[in-house]
Amino acid sequence: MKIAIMGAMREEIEPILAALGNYTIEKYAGNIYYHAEYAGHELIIAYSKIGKVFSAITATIMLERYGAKALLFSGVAGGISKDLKIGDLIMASALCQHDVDITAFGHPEGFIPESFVMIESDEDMRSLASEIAVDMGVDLYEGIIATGDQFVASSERKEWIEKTFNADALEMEGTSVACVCQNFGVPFFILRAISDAADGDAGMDFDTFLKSSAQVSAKFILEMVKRI
Ligand SMILES: Nc1ncnc2c(CN3C[C@H](CCSCCOCCO)[C@@H](O)C3)c[nH]c12
Repeated sequence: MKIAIMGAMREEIEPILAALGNYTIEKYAGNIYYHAEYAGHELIIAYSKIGKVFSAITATIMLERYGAKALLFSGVAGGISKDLKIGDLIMASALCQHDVDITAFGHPEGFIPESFVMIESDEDMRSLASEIAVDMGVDLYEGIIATGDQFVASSERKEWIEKTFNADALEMEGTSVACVCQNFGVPFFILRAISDAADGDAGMDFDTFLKSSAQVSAKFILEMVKRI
């Protein structure tokens, strides 16, 4: 099967590319797409660049131009839930956009007409991931991931997101990727390893733990590819 593996930052896909060894590359529409074979699957790998706009473009290209039949996102996130510590894995059960606001018209935060606040992720991939987590002996959390075009580095903003969306983690691309996959009817799986707590120390923690947390997520995603 043709499987897309996406990250937002170069550091999020580098551990995947390192594990694959050889691949071909193609530049297209502002991204570099890496093509490889792995565990009997054809992989298409790319990092989008940061944020909802760039990640929506890359996800669309992966499905429309390269024909991916499943999309796995591997990356890092800011932790909200007190159960999540740096390096922990969380997979999205559902995702929302915390910076969408047309409440002036009476709509709830994160709501867009003819759409929904929450996008549910693929159940089959989540149950596969749960099995893999047991086999690997790693903790895998499941929860709501909130997406917005801002690096959250304030407890006040983080607490608002938690209160408003009951979110467990936050990042800047998951919901836009989920929306693309949902619109095209392609199953998707959003996995993040915690790099910071989206609080006043977030910038420093992010710089310190980006690489190690990206590695944790990438390792798990490659196990997913083997078992899909
Ligand atoms: N607290 C937080 N708030 C929001 N998102 C996250 C994420 C998840 N990814 C990491 C990256 C951070 C964008 S800033 C990049 C810094 O560039 C450094 C070099 O210029 C973006 O792709 C979202 C981890 N912690 C977060």
